[in-house]
Amino acid sequence: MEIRLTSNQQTIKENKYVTYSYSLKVDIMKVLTKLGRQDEYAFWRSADKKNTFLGISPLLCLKGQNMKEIKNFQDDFCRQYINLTPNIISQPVLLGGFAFDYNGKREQFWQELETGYFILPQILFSKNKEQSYVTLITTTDGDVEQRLNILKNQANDLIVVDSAAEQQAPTVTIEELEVPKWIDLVNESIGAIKDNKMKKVVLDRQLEVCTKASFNPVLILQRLAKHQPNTYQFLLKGKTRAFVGATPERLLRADNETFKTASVAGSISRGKTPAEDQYLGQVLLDDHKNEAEHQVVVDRITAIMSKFTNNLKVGERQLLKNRDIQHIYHPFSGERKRGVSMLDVLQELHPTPALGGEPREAAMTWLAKKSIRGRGLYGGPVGWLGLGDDQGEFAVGLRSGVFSADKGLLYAGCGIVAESQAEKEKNETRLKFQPMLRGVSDKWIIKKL
Ligand SMILES: C=C(O[C@H]1C=CC=C(C(=O)O)[C@@H]1O)C(=O)O
Repeated sequence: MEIRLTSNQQTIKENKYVTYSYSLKVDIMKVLTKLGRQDEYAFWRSADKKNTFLGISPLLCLKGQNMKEIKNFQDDFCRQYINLTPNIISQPVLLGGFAFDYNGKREQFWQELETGYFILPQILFSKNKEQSYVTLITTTDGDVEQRLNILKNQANDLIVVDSAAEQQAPTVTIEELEVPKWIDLVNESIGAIKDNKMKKVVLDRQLEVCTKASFNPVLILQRLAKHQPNTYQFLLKGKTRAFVGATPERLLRADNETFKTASVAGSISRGKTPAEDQYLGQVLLDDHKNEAEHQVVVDRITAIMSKFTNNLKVGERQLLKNRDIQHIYHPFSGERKRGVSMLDVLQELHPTPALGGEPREAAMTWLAKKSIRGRGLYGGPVGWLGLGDDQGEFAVGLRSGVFSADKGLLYAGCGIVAESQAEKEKNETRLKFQPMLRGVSDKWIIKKL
């Protein structure tokens, strides 16, 4: 059925953007497989599967923008749009990720994604637990009705399911980069912590994956979704680079009444049997070094969330388990104080000491100066931001990597505290590469480990 607008033309033209949404049965993962190699788009799904988004055909790509700039965009959009749907059923959103540190070390390989990447999609597929929707977003100049109908047809073409042949993952060469240098940095950081320059710093390292065939980011995402079902899954696809990951860590969820966050820090592998798994979980919970590493995160999050919420509830200390790793974890939830925006809170929360360190400034300065490579979007907030209501959710962009057609850089980090030992931290980061490695392929040629 064609879209027929009933609103007065004058009212439409008083705004800058229009949105139009309708419900539609759609398998968002299948739509992804129809998108081209050059296309720019963004996919994001929450760990509880309550929200899935796929935004395509960007009306705008916002690159290199910090939280203040994205907040300004959100405010401007909110003031200048009109919803033409008879009943509002789904709001427009921005999808994307912030850079880990806008003043941090640079890493060229990230290209167009390096300093933050958000899209305002013209076609937004969204799904909550029950239903899926399409939201069309366009500008108010020219023939709005015609443009909305073109977008609707484009969306309809994409939802037609055809039985594409199952894709094979390519054979991949892997190499851990600059390990001796990184070990030196761990030792130097332990020294700085013992000298009271800081309490904790999270160091990251990289593993390079290369293929003679080509990487398909959608296939990587599908494999991650299969192997890491209880994680936030995301794919930000620029023209030449794709940022893909499956992270266990919520940074901030905002609905109209509540803010929710989590502390996730302290890690150990999963056991091969239920008994071994339980044993390892207990070892983690009882371990002094991991406890110290985690408590720093809890203290900071408690201090920040107390400022922005009433009745802050800190859930019980528990284990968060995924296929390869288990972590110490606390959920946090509080009532939103009036007048506090989602990005106000995000600005203070990021990076928590699970990704930056403590004190924040000292750790960030250390990382900017000493890191072997820049992080790009790794460790930054990745998610969606409502442009109608100030709602949204951001996860921490870890267990992730950035890919060109034939090369990928996977990232893994670990919290360094006074009791850390470099060799153990190397092994912990090796474990944290595992989820992405499973996503990339199962056919490996190991160059250097
Ligand atoms: C920095 C990473 O993990 C963080 C999240 C959970 C546990 C962590 C840890 O035990 O060190 C890290 O703080 C990563 O996976 O790249």
